[in-house]
Amino acid sequence: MRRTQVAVAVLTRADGAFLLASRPPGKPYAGYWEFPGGKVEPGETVHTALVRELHEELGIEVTHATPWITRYFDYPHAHVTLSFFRVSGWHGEPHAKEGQTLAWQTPGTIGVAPVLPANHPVFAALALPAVYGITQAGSDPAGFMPHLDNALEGGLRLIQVREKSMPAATLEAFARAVLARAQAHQARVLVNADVALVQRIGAQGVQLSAAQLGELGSRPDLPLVAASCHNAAELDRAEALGCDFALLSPLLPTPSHPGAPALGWDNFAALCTGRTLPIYALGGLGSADLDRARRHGAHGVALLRGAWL
Ligand SMILES: Nc1nc2c([nH]c(=O)n2[C@H]2C[C@H](O)[C@@H](COP(=O)(O)OP(=O)(O)OP(=O)(O)O)O2)c(=O)[nH]1
Ligand SMILES: [Mg+2]
Repeated sequence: MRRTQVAVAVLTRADGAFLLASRPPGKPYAGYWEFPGGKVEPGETVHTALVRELHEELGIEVTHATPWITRYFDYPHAHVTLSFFRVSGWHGEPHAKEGQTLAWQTPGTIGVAPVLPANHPVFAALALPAVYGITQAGSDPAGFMPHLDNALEGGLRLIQVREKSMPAATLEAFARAVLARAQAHQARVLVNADVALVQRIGAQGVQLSAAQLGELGSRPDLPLVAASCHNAAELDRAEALGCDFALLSPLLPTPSHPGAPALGWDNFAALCTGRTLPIYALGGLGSADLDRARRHGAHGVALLRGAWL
């Protein structure tokens, strides 16, 4: 089947707002809202097409674009492969050069309708923050709380409770305490591996282990389901199960998993290419590595020690 390759831009301002445009009259789905972009022409790379389309449609010169997710969608008029980029640097003020209407949107609250049907999951992905903090309370849950409060004050909005050595009763009390503090900041909490615990305490989601990915027949019925992956087969499984995002690790050698072979940047980038899932890079990273991770196809970075400084 012939697929139409499309370069799509999530043009994002420093305040987090991103740009949508309404499709001009005369095109399929005229009046529907979309991200700026368009079809890749013969001889172009997807990135070259992106730069050209944003010049033609918005009159801007792209200076910083990083590859993000890919979506595959079958319309009556075309089977499209949508390669999304995040564009965070450009020269010029975006203006409608092709009769479109432009509207800046805040992640989490889309104020225009209707949007192109292929794009619905994209808005949920955009509402996932850049940093995912994984708890490191160890044997001192009370001592961890000030670090959690600091991180929430500093803007952390996505947390995984992962405490492999905590006794069950302590873990449940700890997870409830993390959730209460997180909710005061509109932050979302996932719990490692334990779907029943997530449901008992009313957390937002579960972080499935790679082993669980292989065992589960269907997606657990929770708002957020994430997967811990280490290779292409596990990412395939996470996509097939309908997960919302994945962790891919270990990117670099890390003290928490001594001796585990690290993927390295090139393998990491290759594994991210063409994925529908947003992927957080995990292993040996700090928050300063966010841009580098994004240049290699990551949605964001997952941090253990680095989230709680
Ligand atoms: N630009 C864009 N296209 C999208 C999005 N979502 C989505 O399903 N598509 C589909 C709609 C179209 O079938 C295809 C893009 O084709 P297009 O008609 O906009 O292409 P173009 O800008 O090169 O326009 P043209 O020169 O062919 O008139 O991708 C999106 O968010 N942005
Ligand atoms: Mg277009």
